[in-house]
Amino acid sequence: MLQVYLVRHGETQWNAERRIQGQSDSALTEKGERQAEQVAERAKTLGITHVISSDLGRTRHTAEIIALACGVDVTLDSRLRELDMGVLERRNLDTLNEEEEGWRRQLVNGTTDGRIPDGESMLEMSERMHAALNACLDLPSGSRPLLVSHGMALGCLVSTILGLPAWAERRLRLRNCSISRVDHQHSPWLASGWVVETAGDISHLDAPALDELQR
Ligand SMILES: O=C(O)[C@H](O)COP(=O)(O)O
Repeated sequence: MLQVYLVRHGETQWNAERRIQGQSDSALTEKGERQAEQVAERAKTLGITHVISSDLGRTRHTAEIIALACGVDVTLDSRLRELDMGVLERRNLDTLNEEEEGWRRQLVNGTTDGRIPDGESMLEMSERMHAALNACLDLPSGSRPLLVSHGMALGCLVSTILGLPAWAERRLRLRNCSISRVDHQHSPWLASGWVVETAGDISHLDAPALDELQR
């Protein structure tokens, strides 16, 4: 059975400032680097054979720390990027007007093609995240990959594996450097295909990892 570990990157400057990142980028904070080192220590115990990361800076930096600890290289995959948040990228969450908040609500209220202007829909993100996850099935037998991605992207992936709609991801808090695990199984009794073994484990972190929506 293929086990795939999912890690959200360490805290960034804009996470701490409550600024929307999307496919824009900001550096890891000192706390974020410490989180990456702690998740790397846990990853060393998991038998990781591949580290595959979103190509954005915050995920690459986190992935490099994990890969070094596990003695493997980093492979980049842009399909693992965060949701493209269009015209709201770089904006502070607390400065959005009612219309702009309405655009964000569209993402999570079931509007099928809801998107922020110039941005991506949750369905489009879900399709690319599942494509990146399914690519792990082509790795050599016995592989145990670890994917480094983003809060909404991983929340959408885990939610849809559970059979929830892509926009349900706001009901699942995947904090900075949390570890989730999904397994691919063939079972006549249980659900065949991907199943969620763990979601949002932060027991390896020595300080509370705050979700940027909870300050
Ligand atoms: O700011 C964003 O785009 C998301 O809310 C969180 O994205 P991140 O997981 O890349 O920090």
